[in-house]
Amino acid sequence: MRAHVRIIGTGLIGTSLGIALTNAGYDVALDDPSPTARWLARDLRAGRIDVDEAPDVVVVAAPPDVCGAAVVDALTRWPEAVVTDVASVKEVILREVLSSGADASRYVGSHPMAGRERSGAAAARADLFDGRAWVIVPHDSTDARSVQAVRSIATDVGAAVRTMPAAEHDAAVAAVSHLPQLAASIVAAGLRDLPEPAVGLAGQGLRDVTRIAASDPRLWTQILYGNAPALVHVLREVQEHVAEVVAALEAVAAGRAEGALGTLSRVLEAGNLGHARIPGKHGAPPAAYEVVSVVIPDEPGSLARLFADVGEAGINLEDLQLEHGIGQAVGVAYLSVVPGSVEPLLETLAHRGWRVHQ
Ligand SMILES: NC(=O)C1=CN([C@@H]2O[C@H](COP(=O)(O)OP(=O)(O)OC[C@H]3O[C@@H](n4cnc5c(N)ncnc54)[C@H](O)[C@@H]3O)[C@@H](O)[C@H]2O)C=CC1
Ligand SMILES: O=C(O)C(=O)Cc1ccc(O)cc1
Repeated sequence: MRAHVRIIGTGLIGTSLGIALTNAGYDVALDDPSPTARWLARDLRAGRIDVDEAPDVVVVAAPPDVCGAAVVDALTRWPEAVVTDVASVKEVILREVLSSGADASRYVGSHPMAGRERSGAAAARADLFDGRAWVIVPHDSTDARSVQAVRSIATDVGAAVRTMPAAEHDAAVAAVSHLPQLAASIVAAGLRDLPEPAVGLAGQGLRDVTRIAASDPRLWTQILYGNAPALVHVLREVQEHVAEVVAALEAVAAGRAEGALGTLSRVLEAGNLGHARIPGKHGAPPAAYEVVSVVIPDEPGSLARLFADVGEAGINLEDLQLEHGIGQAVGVAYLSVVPGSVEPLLETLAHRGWRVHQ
């Protein structure tokens, strides 16, 4: 029989988890101080509300600054239950739990590396965790049963489990999640006062780099606050790189170009190397897909026709991006496929009248 899981905090992550666990056959109870959040999560089929039975596992999916207190409360209220939280920072919460005097052997921190730039139950997705990493963060007194219970939840919603200590987790997410959020926010902030004609030139590059700038500032303020030491470390490195680029460009602007091109090229090439290390789904090695661009007329049914033609050619689409400038009569679809499919795809689409480019 599947475990009875109580989810405390039914926003984006709690509701997504509730839906995924319900679909996997778990009995899910939902709790949130906000009645609207509870009701919405229930209506989205994330679980039952107003449940009093003792859970086997409690998942705290509340904002980071209240997670520690909510974990301690759950450990005390349900003396048999395993308790985890999904907060984006782990050391501050672990410290709070250990210093509370509650039975910390039943606590194991965790962190699904999956989310969205929107908050709240309305943004929940049943497949949010599918193929994503889910970090489990045991500590010295965590018992094996607790680790196993959280591991089952993560794998049953399709995530790939990684295990690491809290400090290692916080250092890693500073680099792969918190710095990217700050970078996106800082780049997007620069657009606020840009004249309209300049903003109007924005293309896919800017969209790619700033997607997560739309994230919830209240949540992210807490995340950055909770991971200050690790973030300072990665930001100091960024500061050094930025200073190096500024110095090179200042030299060019002052007519002293020698050495500057080398510096710029080194920074950009280092970016290529780092980008190539980003893993694909299920932690697979970076996928070496190739991109075919297809011009799409701005008329009803164009995309459906394109998908039908790709499907008829028996080609699997690995990824898809659309670019569509406002007021333009055409857009471009970027189709990612494995290298072996590029030629047949180009041939099929050209044969069916599409304007294609590699
Ligand atoms: N948003 C994201 O992309 C990701 C977020 N996380 C973590 O998941 C947790 C939840 O984040 P989201 O679902 O995005 O936030 P959210 O804002 O969508 O939902 C948070 C929910 O917690 C409730 N809440 C507030 N105070 C509470 C308390 N004292 N006890 C119980 N519930 C309380 C709120 O009413 C709200 O429904 C955070 O700790 C965050 O760090 C982890 C991975 C990704
Ligand atoms: O939107 C994305 O691409 C994310 O990666 C979201 C995310 C946000 C916060 C986390 O702690 C983990 C993942």
